[in-house]
Amino acid sequence: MHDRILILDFGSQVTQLIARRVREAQVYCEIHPHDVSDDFIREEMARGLKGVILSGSHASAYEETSMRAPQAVFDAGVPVLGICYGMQTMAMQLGGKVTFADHREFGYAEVRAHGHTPLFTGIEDFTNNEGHGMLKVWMSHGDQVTALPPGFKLMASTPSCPIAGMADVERGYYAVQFHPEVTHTVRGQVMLERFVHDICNCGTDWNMPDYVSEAVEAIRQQVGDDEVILGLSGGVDSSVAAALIHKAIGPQLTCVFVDHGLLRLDEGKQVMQTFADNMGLNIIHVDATNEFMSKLEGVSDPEAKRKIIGREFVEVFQREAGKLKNARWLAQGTIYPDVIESGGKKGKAQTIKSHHNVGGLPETLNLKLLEPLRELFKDEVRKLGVALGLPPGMVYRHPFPGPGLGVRILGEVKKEYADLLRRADAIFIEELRNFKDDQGTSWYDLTSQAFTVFLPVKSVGVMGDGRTYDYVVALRAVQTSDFMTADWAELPYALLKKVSGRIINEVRGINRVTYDVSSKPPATIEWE
Ligand SMILES: Nc1ncnc2c1ncn2[C@@H]1O[C@H](COP(=O)(O)OP(=O)(O)OP(=O)(O)O)[C@@H](O)[C@H]1O
Ligand SMILES: O=c1[nH]c(=O)c2[nH+]cn([C@@H]3O[C@H](COP(=O)(O)O)[C@@H](O)[C@H]3O)c2[nH]1
Ligand SMILES: NC(=O)CC[C@H](N)C(=O)O
Ligand SMILES: [Mg+2]
Repeated sequence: MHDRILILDFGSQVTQLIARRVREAQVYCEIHPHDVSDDFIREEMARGLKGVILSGSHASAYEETSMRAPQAVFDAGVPVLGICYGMQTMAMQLGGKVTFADHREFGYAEVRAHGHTPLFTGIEDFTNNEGHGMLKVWMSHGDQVTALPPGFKLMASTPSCPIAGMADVERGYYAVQFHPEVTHTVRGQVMLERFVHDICNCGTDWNMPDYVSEAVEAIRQQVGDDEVILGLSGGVDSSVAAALIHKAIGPQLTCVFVDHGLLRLDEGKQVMQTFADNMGLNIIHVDATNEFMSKLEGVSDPEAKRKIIGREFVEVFQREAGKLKNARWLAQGTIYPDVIESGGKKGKAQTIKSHHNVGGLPETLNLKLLEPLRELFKDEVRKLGVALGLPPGMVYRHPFPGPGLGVRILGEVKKEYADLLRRADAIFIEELRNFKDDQGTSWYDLTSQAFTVFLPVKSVGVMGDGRTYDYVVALRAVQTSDFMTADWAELPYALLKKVSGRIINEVRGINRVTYDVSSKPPATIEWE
């Protein structure tokens, strides 16, 4: 039996990151909706529950109808950590006060610690100078705790948020207004480790090789003698899913690679070569360009485009499944950000965009879904890929979204736009690979994802003494470890200059190149 942490989800966009960090600390955890019953909490106790974490939320805790943690959580005798909304509901439930704040805080904040607390042990840059250091954290709130519940002591503050952390060490209740789970909170991982290891006393018994053998066993159990169709894009997720499922059921797996006319330059050829040659998988290559492009004609709303693409994908998968004897399952490389950003099933998160493989799936799917990576983050998927022995070039590729250029051409998708974009994008990626930093690492490897976006607007230019009136593209390059939050990459000017010069000179029809300097949040990585 694993020691376990329970995460109660109030619908934050980053709840799964808490799970990811806890698992990184080698502790098993599960996420459940905030409204599980008191009985459920008692059953969890019997299964080895060691602590509970309450997530953030878009809701406001001072409203009467607000979501609450089950009372059993506070009666269970295990430590509880509240994060953001989790802190606010903890305050409300235990007799403190919450109101909306005069100064909302979104982004970086500097937090000051008050006194020593087990949650901050070992965070030298925070607790040096007798517990009065400053720490960079990431905040995202408009409400705040204004009165501590009885028994609680002040643990941290910022100039505009006097109660940014509180604790009742005796009862094991801890709460922070900032988000230790996002990488932008310096030392956030250490705080979560202090919580699960020191405060909850969890051992370290959860790791990737265990995950592989448990996942392989689970897939065998689930699938039995059936056949499985897997949507293979050549991207990281579906490649790792293919390797994992292949390990579990071998020849019962058939992969389908769909060309929807919105792939990058030469992508189709490359994928077929890599997979059929190197991995020994059964692969079917389907050219569905005409189907996809004709269904997208005249459609410019991003969500509508995503849903059409999702539906067309499934139609192709179902058609191919029909050609096999015994195909009952559709496998996809769906990972957690796809799920949570589409309005996660377990929580009550808001829909940001329907990822084609989740929110875009039709209700009439006549295959059962097999998604072994559904609970994992990208960096965990990469670790899994390495554990499965996949080549580094495959494991460390930049992700490419399933709807492809369909969400990188703003508004209506046209073949003319896709052809221009493909050429501009190939130049950008080529130069990212060519340009190196002082250590010799390419800018492709220094960024997490980079691509070009097509803007269907025209601007005036002058070339060869003549007037041009042509399209605009935007370059996008971000750095992130989990794709839930991201910074725009500070690419060298020389690189931007080279790319811009080449695109405008080589791609007739584009006369202006811009660089996107928005981070996520408040922007997203893709433009649609
Ligand atoms: N062209 C395609 N052909 C077949 N299946 C696809 C295609 N594009 C996407 N899919 C399916 O949709 C899933 C989600 O796509 P997504 O882009 O998130 O993952 P990926 O392509 O496997 O990895 P990466 O995120 O690294 O690009 C894929 O795992 C795959 O199952
Ligand atoms: O397979 C996919 N199907 C989709 O519909 C989709 N939409 C976004 N993405 C990828 O997800 C990551 C986060 O993107 P956003 O910040 O734009 O939401 C980035 O890596 C995006 O490229 C998708 N991947
Ligand atoms: N991220 C959060 O949990 C925010 C909680 C609450 N909605 C606030 O604005 O303060
Ligand atoms: Mg992809």
